[in-house]
Amino acid sequence: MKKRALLSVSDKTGIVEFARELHGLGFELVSTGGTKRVLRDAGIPVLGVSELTGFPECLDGRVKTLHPVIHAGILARRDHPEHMAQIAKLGISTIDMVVINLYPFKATILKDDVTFEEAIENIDIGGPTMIRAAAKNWQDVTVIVDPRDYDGVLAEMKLGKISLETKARLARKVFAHTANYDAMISNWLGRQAGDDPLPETITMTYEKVQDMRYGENPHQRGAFYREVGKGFEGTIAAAKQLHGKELSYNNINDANGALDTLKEFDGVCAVGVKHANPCGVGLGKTLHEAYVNMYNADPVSIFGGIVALNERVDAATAEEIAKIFVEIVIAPGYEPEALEILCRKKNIRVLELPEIRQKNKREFLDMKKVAGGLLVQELDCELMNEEELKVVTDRAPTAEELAQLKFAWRVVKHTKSNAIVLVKGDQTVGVGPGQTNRITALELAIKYAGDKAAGSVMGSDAFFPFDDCVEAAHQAGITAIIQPGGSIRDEDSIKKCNEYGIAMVFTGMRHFKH
Ligand SMILES: NC(=O)c1ncn([C@@H]2O[C@H](COP(=O)(O)O)[C@@H](O)[C@H]2O)c1NC=O
Repeated sequence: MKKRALLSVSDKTGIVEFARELHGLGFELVSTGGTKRVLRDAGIPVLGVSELTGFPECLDGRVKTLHPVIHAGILARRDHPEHMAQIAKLGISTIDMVVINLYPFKATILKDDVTFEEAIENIDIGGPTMIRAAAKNWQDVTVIVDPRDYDGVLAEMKLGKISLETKARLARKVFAHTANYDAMISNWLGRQAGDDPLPETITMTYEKVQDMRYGENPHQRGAFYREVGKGFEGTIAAAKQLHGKELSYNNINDANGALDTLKEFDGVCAVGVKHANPCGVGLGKTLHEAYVNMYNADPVSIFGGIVALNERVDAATAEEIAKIFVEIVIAPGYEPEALEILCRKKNIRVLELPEIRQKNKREFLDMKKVAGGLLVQELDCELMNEEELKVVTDRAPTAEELAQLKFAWRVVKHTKSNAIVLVKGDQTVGVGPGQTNRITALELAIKYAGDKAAGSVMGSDAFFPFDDCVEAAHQAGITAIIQPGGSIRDEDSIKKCNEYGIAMVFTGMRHFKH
């Protein structure tokens, strides 16, 4: 008896060539409306599904293949005499190969002008039903959902038969594919309806952008995945690499941190990051000025770091960057001369991200894998509530101090806790990240700042449990402090500030980051 293949594809790439080969190998071909037309136009003999089922496609294509003749033909177990007897009695022939790809739901929802109705119509029903059936009966039915598998399958057929390993692999691919497809649908519908972003169960779908040479360390494997079906403009996932070696796992993590910090600033800004912490942030009237301020903030740490800039890079800035080794430069664009200067350096990775100023969306969520589970929270998209900003000391900060305090606050938010950031003028002068106590974070920041500590202002990501930080600040010549407040010993710190004439403001908002 002739083998039978059912072909029903939305993405018609390669289908004519594949069908022609199947026909040549003696297969009888059966197809749904559009696929059948394409094959017939190419002169390939093909039977319509309706001719097999004796039932017309109806409801605008909502029902085409949903028929027992199709599903029994796929699902009958060839090693079960009863199954075979039953389908024979019903006049149903077996289907030995199913070649399907689904309605393009992802491409549809990514369209700017997509309507709800259009998205719903692009939810495939018949396709997943058939491929799941075929994958369940994988030993008897070969199922192909990806045009990239056509050649491999043909090659095996020409050698005699499709191996069980291949059939099993293709079947597993089906269940990954339908799980992805359904996750995409449920996430999109949930977002349209404004469902709780922290639901009872989380089903996410990410697609691989690239394998990494390794993960955080050379003995760990790593890869980068991108969210599916969501806009990711302005994120590291949308960056275009213009020059340099492949991005590493740590590059992506660090660049992500640099972008997060950069997005806090509306003015011209340069951010330097090392090990996911800002090591320097500079502001300026020009990008060159901002870069130089960032560089001078900590000329030691920026070596081998990540530089994120929120303006198109000019030649003068590129010359400055090229003086040292940095792993990555990421910016909205580059003047041709600037790009040429940077590209002269073999080891620098140059990334372009036109929407670099686009703010992060809360719905991106922040996730952290812990052994055996997943911590999920909204992204920290708040900075502070300006109305709640409270001067708690006798002396209020001057306008200049206040501007610098807000600058420090923007940076300390993106520094690992416990974090202290010192700012003077248009640059950070000392960043004390990731300490297990606050006083050491401050001591570290003061050490980094050196002579520049005197006359600087301080941001702290969380409250002061004791007044020791105020004492140390005074010793270093720090003139003003911004912190959330909320300690039971706030009064001690306030008292000490008043004693030393330090101005202190409370934001009422904490920014732990771990
Ligand atoms: N409703 C059905 O019975 C049905 N059967 C197959 N499809 C899909 O129809 C598409 C192919 O359609 P056409 O051959 O008409 O271009 C494929 O993506 C296939 O997955 C169906 N469509 C959607 O549910």
